[in-house]
Amino acid sequence: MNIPYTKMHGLGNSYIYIDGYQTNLSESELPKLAQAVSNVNTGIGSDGLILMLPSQVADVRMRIFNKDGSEAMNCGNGLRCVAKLAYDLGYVTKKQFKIEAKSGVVEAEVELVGDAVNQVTVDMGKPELNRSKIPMLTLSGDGDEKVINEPFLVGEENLHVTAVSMGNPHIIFYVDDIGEAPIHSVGPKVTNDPRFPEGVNVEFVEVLNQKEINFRVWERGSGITQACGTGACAAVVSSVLNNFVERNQEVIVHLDGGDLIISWVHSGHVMMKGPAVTITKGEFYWQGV
Ligand SMILES: N[C@@H](CCC[C@H](N)C(=O)O)C(=O)O
Repeated sequence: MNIPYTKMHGLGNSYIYIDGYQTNLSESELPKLAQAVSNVNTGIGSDGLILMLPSQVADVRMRIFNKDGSEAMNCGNGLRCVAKLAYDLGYVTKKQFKIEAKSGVVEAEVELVGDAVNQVTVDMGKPELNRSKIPMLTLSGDGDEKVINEPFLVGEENLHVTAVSMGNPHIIFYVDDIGEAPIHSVGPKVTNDPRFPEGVNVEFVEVLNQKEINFRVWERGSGITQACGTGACAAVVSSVLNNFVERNQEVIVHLDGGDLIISWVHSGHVMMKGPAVTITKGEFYWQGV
């Protein structure tokens, strides 16, 4: 069967988007389809698969599958791209509307250049900081305190981490120079560490000043990506908790693929603003599972 798709990216974090208003896929084939389309040699090449679907509780719904076929609860770059796709295709006609993700409903606002969406701001909701909600285990089991700059052993190395959930789990390591961040060694080791029963997205942050940070990520289920929207939000929350940046101000997060503007505002919500870009449209030949 030929499946129509749109390839889109948010700062180089690319997914194959399938319009679930038009195309019906069975639940059991989604993980394998995500692996197939993501493969750069035998598929299209992407960080995973995103379905845009009708919603019972919001204006549109997003489901995200990582490159390895695992389903995630949330995706910041995906939310901005789904907002663009839904608006550009006319499934929503308001500039402010709601998107349902597995982690909950968020509010998006699109900005146009001509007729097409260019920038999207998403109210990402409140971060979850308690250990049991990340979820992250202690050596002795469970706990419900916040994890801020906590000693964390990786192999022989004593590092420190801060943990934040933006609907999906993130841990942040601070480094002096982002170019020297041990992403290739620490990323794959920590993402499946038993202290994280659901795995974790692993982020490295270099604080440049009170309004700017550098950021790199090893994503759970996808590996190194050019950008991670939920990760950038988690990094700003973590940087406020560690007194590196101020609450309620815009922080520029420099990712490998470009910049996001993030603020953790007084209401407790995290606001994310950045681009959403269509790369190409086509049809993917899918033999099924
Ligand atoms: N790239 C995404 C996050 C995708 C999901 C993540 N790998 C997970 O498993 O939680 C983003 O932009 O937030």
